[in-house]
Amino acid sequence: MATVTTKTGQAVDRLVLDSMLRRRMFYTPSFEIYGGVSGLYDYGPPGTALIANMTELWRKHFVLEEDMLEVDCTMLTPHDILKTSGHVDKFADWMCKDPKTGEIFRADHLVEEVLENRLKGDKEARGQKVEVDAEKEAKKKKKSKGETKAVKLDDALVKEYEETLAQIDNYDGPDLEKLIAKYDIRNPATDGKVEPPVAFNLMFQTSIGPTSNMPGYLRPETAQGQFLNFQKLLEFNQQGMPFASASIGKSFRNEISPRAGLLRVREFLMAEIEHYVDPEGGKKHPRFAEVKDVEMSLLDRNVQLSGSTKTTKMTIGEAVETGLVDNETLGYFLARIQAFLLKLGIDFNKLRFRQHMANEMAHYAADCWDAELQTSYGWIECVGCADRSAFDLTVHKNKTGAPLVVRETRAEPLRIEEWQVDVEKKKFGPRFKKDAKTVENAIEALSQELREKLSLDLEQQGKIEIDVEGVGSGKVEIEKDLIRIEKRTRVENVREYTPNVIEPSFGIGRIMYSMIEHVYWSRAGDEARGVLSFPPSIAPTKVLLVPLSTNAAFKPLTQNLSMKLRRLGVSSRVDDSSASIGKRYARNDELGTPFGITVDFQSVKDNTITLRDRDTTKQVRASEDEILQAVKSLVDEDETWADIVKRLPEFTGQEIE
Ligand SMILES: Nc1ncnc2c1ncn2[C@@H]1O[C@H](COP(=O)(O)OP(=O)(O)OP(=O)(O)O)[C@@H](O)[C@H]1O
Repeated sequence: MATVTTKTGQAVDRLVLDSMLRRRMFYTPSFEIYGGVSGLYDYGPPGTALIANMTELWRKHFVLEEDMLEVDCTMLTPHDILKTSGHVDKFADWMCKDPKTGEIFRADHLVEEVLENRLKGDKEARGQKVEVDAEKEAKKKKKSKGETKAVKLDDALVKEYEETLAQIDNYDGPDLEKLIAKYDIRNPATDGKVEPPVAFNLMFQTSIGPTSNMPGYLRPETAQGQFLNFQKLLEFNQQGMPFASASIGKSFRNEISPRAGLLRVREFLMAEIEHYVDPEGGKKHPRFAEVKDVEMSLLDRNVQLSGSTKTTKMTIGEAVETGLVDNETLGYFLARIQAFLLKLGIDFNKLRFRQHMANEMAHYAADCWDAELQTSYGWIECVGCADRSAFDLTVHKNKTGAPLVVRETRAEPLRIEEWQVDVEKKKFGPRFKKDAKTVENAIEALSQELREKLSLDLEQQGKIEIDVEGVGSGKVEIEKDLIRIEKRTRVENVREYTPNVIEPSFGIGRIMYSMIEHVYWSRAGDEARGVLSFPPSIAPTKVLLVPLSTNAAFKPLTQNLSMKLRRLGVSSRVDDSSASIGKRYARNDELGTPFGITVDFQSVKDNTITLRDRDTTKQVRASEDEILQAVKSLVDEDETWADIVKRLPEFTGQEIE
């Protein structure tokens, strides 16, 4: 069985937690009565409230704290934008098919699953304790013979498998094909051979408008909308640099075979930041000093390449100083990401930052780290943080000619010797017609090196040939009378540059599920008494109001309390069912409600009420005003429960418990 290691160190079958979450309607498969669709889930009331509280905290922690410019861009995206960004050609995973059963696998996940199973089998054969994933085993059994076999492997092979697994994200399609052949990887359910991996683009295609003239996609990330608004945002920010834009919204990915619950879905909420920084001057961050002493667990790429997954604990200051983390801005955001995750209740010991390996990283990225959380599914990437260099703004600028750049007045004018190109506009239009602008843009983008070479061609051959994507065969000839290329001196008073982008990218649903595993435990070790210890600020409901019994005398009191809490902006729910107090509290432990207010006969007499803390089950008793004030400060996290018990009298009366 796959086990969740709870907050208290107990191993609980994941199915127990899963069924609790579904029973309490944190989430539910979409379209379930029609049989459901894998990778699509709906959130119920507590799940929705949790997501809303997480995004509110995210806004406070990042947008508000750093004066970010939040935008809300469309999810429907025309083809051209995603072609330019590289998604149409490259946003793909490798899949392979079992030709006999028609089953489709994500190639890296298949290799991972088979090798992990063989390593488990080896451990079993060596008499070592192994953890078995109950769901996977059950599915496999239903289908056929593919259980983990207790087969002892050669020591050298064990090492090879471990090394392969440590860098599984580093392999592309041809690498995976080689691994599948080398290790004879087969369909785990049938033992059938699989076909070589082919690339599968993860974007959902659609067409915009009734004519199908404009192909488009549902966006796979929120980033592109932010980049396309760069110029306007810079203006909005009065040309001030550095600055960041931010966005929270749905993204869509047609995942090949989503089998890990909320962790891999086809429609999910992303929260992304694009922080624009001057590439000159080492990408310093003005607030780096505030975070430099923050300790983090880092898994660097060289360690992974050596086949290990051992993390190193060091401060982010040290990591940047030694060059392990490329620059201060990237380091600053890694530390801020960690602070955000800890505020959510993530367990520091189940959090690591893993550096991308060279092949895993997009070719343009300077450095990239993922915040990974340990769950019953293994270590899961929940936040990506990449230094995307100037790639995105540059490609969109080159494609459209829009000045996605920063212009700064220089303190000292700069004299630059350079190759300049002039085009004969009057002749250019008639010669290239509708393509004239595209050809001009391509000329504009020519490097100095190429300009120098082309000036020679022009002199010697009377014409030049340049690459222009999307025009004719992709090569365009330009004759001498249309163009002039000369070396000249230019005095530059204004510095123009394309900012680099540091991008922290959060999958809210993934973080939510992992966080649930981290805050989950069961009272007195009894699996039937699950508790979710959400921090008060993100708990779906903050206060449970429980009248001692269904006696009518309590109703006005609970109604009044409900109204007062609403006025304080604190969410509450009344449970006046006839279930025992203990049962009602147990229900709310499962919902993660941090506080409970009980109204009893004494309340009717003297207007005092009790306040119960979910985690300790301890209670205090005081006047209504004092309790409401305590609740407010607990929910705002100005005070902790330990502070409250110091100043309000403890209540141990029997009628309540
Ligand atoms: N299918 C998905 N379901 C839920 N969240 C996702 C999914 N894909 C990505 N995310 C979230 O979006 C964040 C940023 O996306 P990114 O493109 O870096 O992920 P990725 O590297 O493609 O993820 P993976 O390798 O797991 O497919 C991830 O850290 C994750 O939290």
